[in-house]
Amino acid sequence: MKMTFYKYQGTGNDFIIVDNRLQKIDKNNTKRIAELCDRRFGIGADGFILLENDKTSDFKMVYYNADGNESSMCGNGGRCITAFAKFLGLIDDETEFNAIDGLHKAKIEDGIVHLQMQDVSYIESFETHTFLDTGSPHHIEMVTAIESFNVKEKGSTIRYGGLYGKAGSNVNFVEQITDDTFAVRTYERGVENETLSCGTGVTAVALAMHSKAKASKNVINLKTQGGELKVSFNKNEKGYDNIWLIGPAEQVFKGEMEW
Ligand SMILES: N[C@@H](CCC[C@H](N)C(=O)O)C(=O)O
Repeated sequence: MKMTFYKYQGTGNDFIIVDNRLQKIDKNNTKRIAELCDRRFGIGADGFILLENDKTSDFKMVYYNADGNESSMCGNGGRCITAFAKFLGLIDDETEFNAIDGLHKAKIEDGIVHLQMQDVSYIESFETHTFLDTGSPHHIEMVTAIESFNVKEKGSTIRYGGLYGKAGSNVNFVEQITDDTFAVRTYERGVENETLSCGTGVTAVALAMHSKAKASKNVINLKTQGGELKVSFNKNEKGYDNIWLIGPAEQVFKGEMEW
């Protein structure tokens, strides 16, 4: 069966997005999703996203990593599907949609997509690293000379190491540039490589840097390999709320795929 797909990118984190409101896609076909995400034998993407109907919100986002497995929240994917819903005429400039971690508000202002992330009340801080869940699990380590850092090798050692067991974790390496600006490179679980940007990853980095008092402002700039994102938040007595991931999301092409 032929299906129309769209390709989106958000700061270089790229996704195949399919409108599955008619439920034509078999959601358990891990092998086919992985083939489509393959950069040599398929369309090529870091993830595969279905837009579906939802009973309580404008739409539902179902997210798969490039390995074909359904996974936890994708922040850049959430920004891209918001732009896609607007393209489909499903929403205007504001929305609320459902994802695996619950409801998300989102809005589009001057072409920039703002996505509200779930509140974070628990951050584990160690001498060598920080760990928190922003919809997906993130390990964070400060490094120097980030541009020449071997993200794939070091990231996969931590992802598969003793700390996180079978589920693993995404791994972010961070270097402070100014008071409120950080360079971030992320090894993504389920892609098993560095991606050019990770939305839940930069959100985790912004909160971790604030909680460690490396940043004092409540809007943080994150420079990824694929472009710049901002994260704004409010600190409360338990942790963080009103967390927004802000950045561009762009449709790059449309095509037909065999499903
Ligand atoms: N690219 C994503 C994160 C996607 C999920 C992640 N690979 C996982 O399995 O935890 C983002 O932008 O947040």
